[in-house]
Amino acid sequence: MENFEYFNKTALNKLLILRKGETKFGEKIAIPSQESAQFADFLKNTDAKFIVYGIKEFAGVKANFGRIGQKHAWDVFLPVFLNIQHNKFLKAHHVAVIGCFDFKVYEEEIQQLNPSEPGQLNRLFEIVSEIDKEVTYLNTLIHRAGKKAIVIGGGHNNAYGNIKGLALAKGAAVNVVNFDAHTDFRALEGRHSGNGFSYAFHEGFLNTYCMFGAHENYLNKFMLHQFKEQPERLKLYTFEEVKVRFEKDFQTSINNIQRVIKSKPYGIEIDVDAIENTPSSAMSPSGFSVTEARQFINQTATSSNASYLHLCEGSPSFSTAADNMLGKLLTYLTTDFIKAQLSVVK
Ligand SMILES: N=CN[C@@H](CCC(=O)O)C(=O)O
Repeated sequence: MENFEYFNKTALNKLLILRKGETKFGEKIAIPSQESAQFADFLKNTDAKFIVYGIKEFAGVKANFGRIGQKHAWDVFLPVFLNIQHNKFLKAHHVAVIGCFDFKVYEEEIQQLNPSEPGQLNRLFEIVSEIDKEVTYLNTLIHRAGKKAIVIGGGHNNAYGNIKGLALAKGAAVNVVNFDAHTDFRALEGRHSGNGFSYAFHEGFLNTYCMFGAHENYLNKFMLHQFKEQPERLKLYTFEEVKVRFEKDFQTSINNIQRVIKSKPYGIEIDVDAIENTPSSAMSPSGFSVTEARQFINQTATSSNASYLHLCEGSPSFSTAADNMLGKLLTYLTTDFIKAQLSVVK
């Protein structure tokens, strides 16, 4: 965890905006008291069930020929999240904010690397694999401690570390539902943001993968072949089937997915590019509404086997709106997950 920055009281106080007569979420959350040495103890001892952390990196998107931003989702999420109300609908003592990975050590190098040059692309793949190791390790710690992870940001390459970390902690392959405009089930050609799920699947960490909302315009032959060949373990609901042609009902599809995934520990992956006009590398004018995304999380998170939420690919750099619009979106999705979970886990 050499690239992890632990959250602390000083950083918290800088972000909290206090109001007389109100209690802000940040006033009641748990934070690690010390640096890394005591971190495993913190996880073991904290009463908080939900461990929130960020990932600041653009390597995976760049290695996938995507547009990279300058600003990270974590930095716009945190000030909003800490300043929501602590109230009867959600009590902050359920939550610990532990900090974020900041892979700035690679930042300059990533800026220089050209993915169109094979040697330089390989270096990007290597950097993504290094990031994978650290993300996997932290997720393993969180799940071994019996906690739920809420992971904000980074490219969708980090799904791999989320899945592997959960699978290693549980000692078995896990399930995933991915709410996304893209399957991220590209070929095993070196690690990047477009193949986190295919790597996890082929390496045996991912048992059943439910893909919800993929845009048909972006499904390549390799992906379609994989989904066709293994229909028991790879399930595809396209955006057009559900929202354009009404061949599949939104609610029934979610129920069917929930039935399939909940037999094992599972993760909920949300790529914000599936939400219409949301600032992200592959943002799109077509997609689900914010409310549909919230409903999706609310419904897929109502099982004790729901083990993590990952909100990825968001970057305020691609927005003309105020930064805190993305921060608010990520905060709503996070609190929806926690509330749904609290209805089924204690
Ligand atoms: N995580 C995103 N993956 C998409 C990116 C698409 C794009 O950049 O346009 C994919 O590989 O298809």
